[in-house]
Amino acid sequence: METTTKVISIINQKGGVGKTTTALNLAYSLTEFDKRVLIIDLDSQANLTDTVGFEDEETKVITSYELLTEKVGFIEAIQESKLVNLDLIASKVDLADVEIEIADIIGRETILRDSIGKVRDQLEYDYIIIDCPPSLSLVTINALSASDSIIIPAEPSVYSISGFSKLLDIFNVIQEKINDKLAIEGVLITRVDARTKIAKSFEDKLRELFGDKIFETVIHQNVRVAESQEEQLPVYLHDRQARASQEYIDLAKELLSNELR
Ligand SMILES: Nc1ncnc2c1ncn2[C@@H]1O[C@H](COP(=O)(O)OP(=O)(O)OP(=O)(O)O)[C@@H](O)[C@H]1O
Ligand SMILES: [Mg+2]
Repeated sequence: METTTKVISIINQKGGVGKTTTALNLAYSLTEFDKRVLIIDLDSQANLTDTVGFEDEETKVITSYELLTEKVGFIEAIQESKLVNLDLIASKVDLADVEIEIADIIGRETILRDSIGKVRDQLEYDYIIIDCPPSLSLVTINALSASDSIIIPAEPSVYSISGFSKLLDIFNVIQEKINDKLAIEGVLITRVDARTKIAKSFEDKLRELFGDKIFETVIHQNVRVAESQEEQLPVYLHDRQARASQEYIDLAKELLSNELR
């Protein structure tokens, strides 16, 4: 039977807001609900690849760089991760050169979408989660063009609001010109300090921009997250009692229940 695969990009051009942490831990949490998940690492920093990929450099030879420069097809770029029900399209530093290499190609905005489209009926994933780089580059545009929806991790500070209008501008252009089914899954408030209340001005502004497209689940700043990254594991496998572990499970639950609405 053919699986319907939902593609979700984790996007915010602001650095360090928890994109990679969310991509990994949401993907992992979905596997706890028996979902099969593919992660695509589209960041040349390759943090995610380092966490779930294999140490062996050999397995990193085919990455999202080869995929976006059309040297390989989608299936060829997939490798197993060290976790069950979780596969990976890895990244490496070469990805930084993609922008220049594909700049003059016709259809450069939809290379990823086209490569998925060719094999969509062969894919047995419930979800494809894309970890975007901290920029609104051609690579990010490829992610948006290929996605059904986006999750926007955001830190609860008024400074984080300033980038949203640019992000929404790009979102609207892609939706209008390339991918009319693109939707906002939700804004995810991350790295919340347990000792301070989220500022009302921040919440008001978020509601103004995103209405009810804000996840009820928030992710708190939690030292177990940093520890789990040191150990190269999802936080749940490092300490399942940790607050962030439960919160990422809640996020997966919320995502799954949104789909039933
Ligand atoms: N809930 C959390 N609790 C504690 N630390 C966190 C949490 N979420 C993220 N971090 C830490 O914050 C840093 C940035 O997180 P992450 O790499 O996920 O952000 P990013 O948005 O992917 O960054 P970049 O834009 O550079 O790709 C990392 O060191 C990560 O360990
Ligand atoms: Mg990242």
